[in-house]
Amino acid sequence: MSYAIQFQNMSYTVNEQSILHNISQHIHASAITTLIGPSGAGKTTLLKMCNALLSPTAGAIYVDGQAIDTYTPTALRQKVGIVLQNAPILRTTVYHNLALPKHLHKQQLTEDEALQILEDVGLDEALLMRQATDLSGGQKQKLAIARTLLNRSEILLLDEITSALDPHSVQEIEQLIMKIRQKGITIIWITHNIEQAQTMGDYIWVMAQGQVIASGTTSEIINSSEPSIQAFLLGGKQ
Ligand SMILES: Nc1ncnc2c1ncn2[C@@H]1O[C@H](COP(=O)(O)OP(=O)(O)OP(=O)(O)O)[C@@H](O)[C@H]1O
Repeated sequence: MSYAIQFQNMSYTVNEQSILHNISQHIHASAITTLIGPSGAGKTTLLKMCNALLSPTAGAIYVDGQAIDTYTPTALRQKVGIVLQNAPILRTTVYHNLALPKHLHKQQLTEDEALQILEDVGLDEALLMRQATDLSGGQKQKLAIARTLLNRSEILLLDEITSALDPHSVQEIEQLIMKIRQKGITIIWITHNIEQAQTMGDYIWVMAQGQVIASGTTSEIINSSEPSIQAFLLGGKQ
């Protein structure tokens, strides 16, 4: 069993306030791990640790067995992609939004590559030269995922990417994420939707007050008899 990310006694403190506390856990490679827990539990902070948008104040993180602080920022951001709830979309064409990451590395995105990635994420090729800001919410999220996939990331971090979408778009994004998982990409997914965690995730971490209070396979967590976990699962159903 290989681990994509390992946290070793990892803590994060800001102004003497403990945001993450002594986390020692691992993320299984080529699987979906969902992070659930009440608002303020530390889920987004933990996700940001995984691509060094934030750094631990104690302990260590290993990505693919290598200490995270030994990667160059470019190498790490290539290996670990992130998609946020309202992913930033540039006020330009879909093509230019897709081309941006390569452009930053002084490389060109060919039209064929752009059309292929649109097909991969289920966006119509006719959208290529459309203004990206005119796309629907679901299309914008697919565009953000496509932009990250162009980096050939091995690990994908998803922060509530479906919470602002209509049910049909949610379903489309869920199918897309399953397709990406089948390619062997490791996915860490924050969701407030317990049913989504249950149907989509291989593993679940339950977070509360800066700690991972339970982790295991989805069925282990869903069937847990631990009262605090059951209380959260029942209260968190949407
Ligand atoms: N830079 C910071 N300074 C002070 N407090 C912070 C900082 N960053 C995060 N926090 C606090 O840390 C806690 C965890 O925040 P975080 O956004 O990680 O939670 P979350 O579980 O993702 O919540 P939500 O589900 O609402 O998005 C919150 O109480 C937040 O206010």
